Amino acid sequence: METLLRLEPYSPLPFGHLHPHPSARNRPSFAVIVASSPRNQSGKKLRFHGTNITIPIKNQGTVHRSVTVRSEIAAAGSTGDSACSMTEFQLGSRIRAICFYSVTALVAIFLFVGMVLAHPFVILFDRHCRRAHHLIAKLWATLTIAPFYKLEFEGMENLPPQNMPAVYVSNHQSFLDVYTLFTLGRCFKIISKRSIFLFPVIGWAMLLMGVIPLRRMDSRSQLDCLKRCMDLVRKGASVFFFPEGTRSKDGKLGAFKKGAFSVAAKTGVRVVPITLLGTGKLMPAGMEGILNPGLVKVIVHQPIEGNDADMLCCESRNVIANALLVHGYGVHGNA
Ligand SMILES: CCCCCCCCCCCCCCCC(=O)OC[C@@H](O)COP(=O)(O)O
Repeated sequence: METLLRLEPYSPLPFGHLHPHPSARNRPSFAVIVASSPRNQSGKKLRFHGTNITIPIKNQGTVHRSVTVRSEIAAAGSTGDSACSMTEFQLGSRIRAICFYSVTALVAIFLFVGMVLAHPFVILFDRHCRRAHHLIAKLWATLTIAPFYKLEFEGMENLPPQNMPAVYVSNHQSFLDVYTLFTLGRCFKIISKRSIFLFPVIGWAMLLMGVIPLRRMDSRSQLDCLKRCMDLVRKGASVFFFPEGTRSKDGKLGAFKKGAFSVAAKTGVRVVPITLLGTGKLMPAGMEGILNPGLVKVIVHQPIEGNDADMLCCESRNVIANALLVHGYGVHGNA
């Protein structure tokens, strides 16, 4: 016998609560639970099958049942009132993601030709900042984003002029963050994990742009990366860090690593904190196969100056955390 139950977000379960994915918060959404035939289950173990979660659940009497939470449905969110309309919503998000990747690949292929042609001049005349390449990256990001989501900016007056070196930092929720940041048109060198360099065309473009590779678990690579950043900043270029080091898995702001701030403290340049709102709802971390519709907001905060890396780290995180809290997002630890 199969039973369909409907649970609102945070509905109580025998062992806790059903938490919707961060992308589903603030939206009318629910998870469909299919209670399958009675089974002999013991313990309260959760088993994940792709996007489904199998939960052993104890019935009123002595019978145990196994329930399957279609977590991706809750994750995508829906305004519909039936399982059918939610599936349509999901299908729309998947199709949107396929179109997004097609557009970004197509645009990248065309623009990459321009990047290759410009490269000898960039190396000769603008080796450190590589403005022409960043202009191409801005075009790539703008053309990719335009058909899929709206961008709203706040605090653009806080952006330092193009020729003023700075350390830019922001929260990191989604693969879409990089696109969103490129639309700012600032020539910052992004610090990137090495595996992204393996993407065809994108990886090659990253090499031409001078994106700085980092093996996150390798302390020698971390040291090399910081030295390279300081060198670049002293030569007039800017650098960009995601100080959380990884995308937030639960949508909440994580702890900040200090690297970015020691670069700023040692070189005496300013830190520009940026808050990105909404990218994690559109394409949550680990769900790169979907692209929900919506709005992304970018807040550029006032630059922070100082020669104490701890203070710069703490202040930058506070500023970003406060902006996230004001807009209804979560933050780990204290803001
Ligand atoms: C030819 C058209 C122009 C093409 C320009 C391509 C430039 C692409 C630059 C991509 C830079 C990516 C930087 C990502 C920074 C980074 O490495 O952050 C980590 C996360 O993300 C993923 O970490 P995780 O959540 O742990 O998987």
